[in-house]
Amino acid sequence: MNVIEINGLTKTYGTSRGINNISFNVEEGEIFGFIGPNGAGKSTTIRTLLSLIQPTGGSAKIFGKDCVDYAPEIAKDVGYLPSEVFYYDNMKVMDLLKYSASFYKKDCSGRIKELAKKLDLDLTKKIDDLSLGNKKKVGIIQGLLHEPKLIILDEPTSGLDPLMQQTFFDLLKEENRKGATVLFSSHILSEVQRMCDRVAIIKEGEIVQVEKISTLKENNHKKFKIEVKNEVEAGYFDMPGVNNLEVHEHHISFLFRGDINEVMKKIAEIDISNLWIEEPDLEEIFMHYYEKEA
Ligand SMILES: Nc1ncnc2c1ncn2[C@@H]1O[C@H](COP(=O)(O)OP(=O)(O)OP(=O)(O)O)[C@@H](O)[C@H]1O
Repeated sequence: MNVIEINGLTKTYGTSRGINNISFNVEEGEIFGFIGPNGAGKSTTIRTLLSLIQPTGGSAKIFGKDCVDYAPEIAKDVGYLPSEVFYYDNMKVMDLLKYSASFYKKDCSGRIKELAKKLDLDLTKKIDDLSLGNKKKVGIIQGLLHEPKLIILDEPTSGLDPLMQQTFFDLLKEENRKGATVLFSSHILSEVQRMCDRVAIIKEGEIVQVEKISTLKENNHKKFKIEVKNEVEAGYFDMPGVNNLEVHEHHISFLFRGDINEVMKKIAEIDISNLWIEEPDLEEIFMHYYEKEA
């Protein structure tokens, strides 16, 4: 079952582009990455899904219901962490969270304490006295306190130190194991690679690819590093499918896509002392993709 269905969604801001004809689905139980550089349209898509802004074209459904027509009903089961959080500084953290919980007609006090403990957040402090990272934690608890079926996170890790990012990821994975679906927007590829099952890549307001992380890695280049006993001429590995060829004395490296036997035959004809064949990380795939499409 699809928890999110986006169909030709378009949002223009006057004459300026927001998103153009976006379509993708997020299945129940997935951790789905939404990745692209700054200004690509991630926040616009998310804000349209949440009916914080109205689409100028197309439509989207959450839990099978139209996002515009059923916005209040959908909101009960969605947890949202915006990319930037703003609060009334004078409030105490606990009071703010109790206020947020009051929208959901269920007792969330135990859950608030449990999340605060996990994230190491002092509920008795005033918002004003919190660091940026601690304010972010308040936002995380706000997003999760009602145990939503769908968690939507817009650049969630900014402001969190690496240790806290790990705690946060563990928390998300736990929610996911309990059944929550997660839409995770980011421009940081390594965290999407670590967290997500599938990913939609957005560029200049349009989706350029929707793919499983594993397929994205498999179908792309392999990274070859070869140490040769005797120097080979620079063009030896210059063949179809080879990119980024670098030859430095006894060390050769390149990216390859195609029939791996062809490379292995070339390697078998020379005297090597070592060989590494590696999966490129998502960062390398992504850079290549963007260069290719540019
Ligand atoms: N309120 C607005 N008025 C006019 N243009 C806007 C507005 N909000 C966003 N845009 C434009 O829409 C495009 C997409 O922006 P959006 O914020 O959705 O991107 P993003 O991928 O979330 O990037 P970032 O990570 O920088 O927020 C950009 O070109 C941006 O300038």
